[in-house]
Amino acid sequence: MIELKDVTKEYSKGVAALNGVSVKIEQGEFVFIVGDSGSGKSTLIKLIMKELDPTSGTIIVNGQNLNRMKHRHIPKYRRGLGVVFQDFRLLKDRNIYENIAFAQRVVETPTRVMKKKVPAALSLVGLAQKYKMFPKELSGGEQQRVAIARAIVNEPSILLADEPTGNLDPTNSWEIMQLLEEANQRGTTVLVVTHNQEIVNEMQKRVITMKKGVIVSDEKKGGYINED
Ligand SMILES: Nc1ncnc2c1ncn2[C@@H]1O[C@H](COP(=O)(O)OP(=O)(O)OP(=O)(O)O)[C@@H](O)[C@H]1O
Repeated sequence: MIELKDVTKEYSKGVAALNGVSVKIEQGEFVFIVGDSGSGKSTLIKLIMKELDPTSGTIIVNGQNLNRMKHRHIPKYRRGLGVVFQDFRLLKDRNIYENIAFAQRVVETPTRVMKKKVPAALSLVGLAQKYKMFPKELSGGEQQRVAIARAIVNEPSILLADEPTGNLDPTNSWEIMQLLEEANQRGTTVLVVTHNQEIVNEMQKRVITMKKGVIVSDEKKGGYINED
């Protein structure tokens, strides 16, 4: 479960990127976070990753109060999260297998386990055959699928995706959303920040809309609220 209680984040004094946000996301939910540019969506994701600390308020993830987490426990905490970004963030000088194995080596997974888990993750995203290729030899959609394989290989309880389809065409965007939905069906909590109105409207998931650092709507089966 992810819970924010009255969370404020100021990057500079007096200017709140998030302003008193309270929200609860249960294990196994699929949630879209939408809102204008600058409304605080990425800040919210970074706070959950503990890449940022709130100026005030409390964040609890899977029973852990992030404010109280010791510095040395942060890497282990982050390994329990799968993260996907708009720009894929693959290692350019490593092949696809290595890109995913890297996430495993960090957690000191034995090679024999890795040899099963990496191809399994690649199969889930439909890229089992391309494990020897390098990122630049893949299309954008394929690169994002590798990023998803990397995010799910450790079977995280939470998957955070910040604009995962921002660089993709509609067909690839739908494929990525389907993979996120499949991860959700396996029990992972999925949070997706997106500007893609069509996808949000079609999928009928919980939709949290942000504006100027506050949550202005939270719909159980919502659509994209366009206020412009
Ligand atoms: N590192 C930073 N230093 C100072 N201000 C920042 C920083 N990062 C974000 N902000 C400010 O905080 C506010 C919220 O930014 P955030 O990136 O969370 O918005 P967003 O909703 O994700 O926007 P977008 O849809 O454009 O990605 C903005 O006003 C932004 O300028």
